[in-house]
Amino acid sequence: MRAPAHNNHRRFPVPAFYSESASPSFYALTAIAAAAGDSIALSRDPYFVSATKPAPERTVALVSGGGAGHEPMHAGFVGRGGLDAAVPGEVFTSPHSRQIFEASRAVAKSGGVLHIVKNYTGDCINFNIAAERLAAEGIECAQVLVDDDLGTDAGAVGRRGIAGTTLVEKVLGAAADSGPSLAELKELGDAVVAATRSLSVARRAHTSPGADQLAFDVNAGELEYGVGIHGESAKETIEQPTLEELTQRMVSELREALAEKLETSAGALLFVNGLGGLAPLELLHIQAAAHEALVDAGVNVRIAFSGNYTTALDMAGFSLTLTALNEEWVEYVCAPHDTVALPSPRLLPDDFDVRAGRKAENAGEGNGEHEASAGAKQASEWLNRFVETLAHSRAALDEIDQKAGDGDVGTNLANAAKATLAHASGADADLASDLNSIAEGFLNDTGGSSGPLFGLAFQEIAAAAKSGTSLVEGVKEARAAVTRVGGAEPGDRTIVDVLEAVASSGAEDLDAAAIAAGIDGAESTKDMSSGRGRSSYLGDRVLGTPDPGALGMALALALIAEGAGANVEAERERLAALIS
Ligand SMILES: Nc1ncnc2c1ncn2[C@@H]1O[C@H](COP(=O)(O)OP(=O)(O)OP(=O)(O)O)[C@@H](O)[C@H]1O
Repeated sequence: MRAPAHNNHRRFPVPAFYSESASPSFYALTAIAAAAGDSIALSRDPYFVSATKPAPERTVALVSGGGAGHEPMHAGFVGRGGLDAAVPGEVFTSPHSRQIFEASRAVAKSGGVLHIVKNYTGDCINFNIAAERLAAEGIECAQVLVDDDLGTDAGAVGRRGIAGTTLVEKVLGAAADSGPSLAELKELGDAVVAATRSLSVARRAHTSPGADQLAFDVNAGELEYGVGIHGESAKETIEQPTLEELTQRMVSELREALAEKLETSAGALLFVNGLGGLAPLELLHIQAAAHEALVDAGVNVRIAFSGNYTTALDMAGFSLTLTALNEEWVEYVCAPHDTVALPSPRLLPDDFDVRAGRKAENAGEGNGEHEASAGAKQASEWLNRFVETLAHSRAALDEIDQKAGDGDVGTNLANAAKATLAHASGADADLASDLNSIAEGFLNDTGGSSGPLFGLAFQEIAAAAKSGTSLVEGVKEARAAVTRVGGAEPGDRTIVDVLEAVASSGAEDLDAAAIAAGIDGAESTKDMSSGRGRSSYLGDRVLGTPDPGALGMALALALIAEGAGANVEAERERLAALIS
């Protein structure tokens, strides 16, 4: 029995942006028709979309359809180089046979109609009835049944049709444009299906239009393995492995299922399909990891792409589709098309190196954290303490920034501090050299706003340390430099409030009194609404929370004061209470 969810996703009301006065399925069809301009037409009774400018050589019409909730499939795949018509049902419900029949009859060509059907009982029934009605009218009709889902290999009703359908429709769409017969297209479609397998996982179920809870529970840290694109959960629940372990397992099962085909293939196609709830960045990571797993297993990956094509509403999951290619299919997969949403994959160059991204990380060619750890040099005790203290404050500053900004100030400062180690001048470096290293790390290796602005400030303080003038003079220069570049004035809820407080404190050196003034400056920002940075978009919501950048600057100045020999223990304690 499934364990009760402890992440309680289902208890929360589900926010949704569906119109309550329109069918989710048909309203979406209008939007797809609008996006296609005049290349597809929308029919209302019954509902379907059809291509208005099919290739003149096409002699067989391609018709597909199925329940809504999988957008952009199938309506987004209608147009030249794709389907002739798409017939949507309601959410996760097959279209009715009259829709399929009328759509097919409307687009039928001299060579007949080819139905592309995902293997689900309702879809099969309705497409089969429509085919009989077409035959009765003398319209020749054949069917390609897509059953690529390895997650249902052992079921009595056969494998389900999932993301592989996108690929089958892309290949048949390109092939049909040059005029092959119905029998030839069916043979091609069946061959692509036989050489294609997919496997899906999800870490969160979808929410249906109008529902107030997720469709099923997935405990935090677990994955549904072999999940479908409808409401049902998978047969297996697994502990979430690393991305590399997960893709290796999935790739190995897909390879095993296609072992014979792969042996004689012209390489493989990898397609990562988002189920609707993953970030594009996440899908790209999955694609890179699966591609690596395939290359590691000796598979010649000729085409690799990812995107949301066969979705399951907003399910947080993905499927991997593997196809054992032949040369003819490569051309079809990469052929141009005029549809709103079919993929446009490209052939990989022979020398493509899928590990290039990892190499950059390991060789220190990337940015931020990786670079610093790769190129770190020996540093003084004080510089190491500086880096560690900012690393230690990372989570607390991020949390404060979550309330009053974009949640990453702690991470940005910790990464910037770590980057200074690549510029360290050795274990015996004096404070002036260390401050210089810090300035370089923050200025040269850190993007965003806080990194360079902090760097600018440290550069001025380093110059003061080097010339032997008071560090408070350096802080005054820092305040001027930060305002010059960033435009913030005191009262804008930024690091300027700290620098100004120290600069105008009357302290002659960076001592306990100066640091206390700086902390006052940081604390005073809790009564300010923001004039600069990401928090400026939050209006009065930030009131009551101090500016995390200002707290970070107060902390950095306290560390510098310590490095210069001041006793600021009490001030550090006060800061620790504020940054907690
Ligand atoms: N114009 C500015 N002048 C002085 N300090 C600033 C300015 N803008 C932002 N800051 C300081 O930097 C901190 C972080 O700001 P913000 O969150 O905008 O940048 P970030 O997260 O470092 O980078 P990004 O610009 O990518 O978001 C703020 O808390 C504030 O103290």
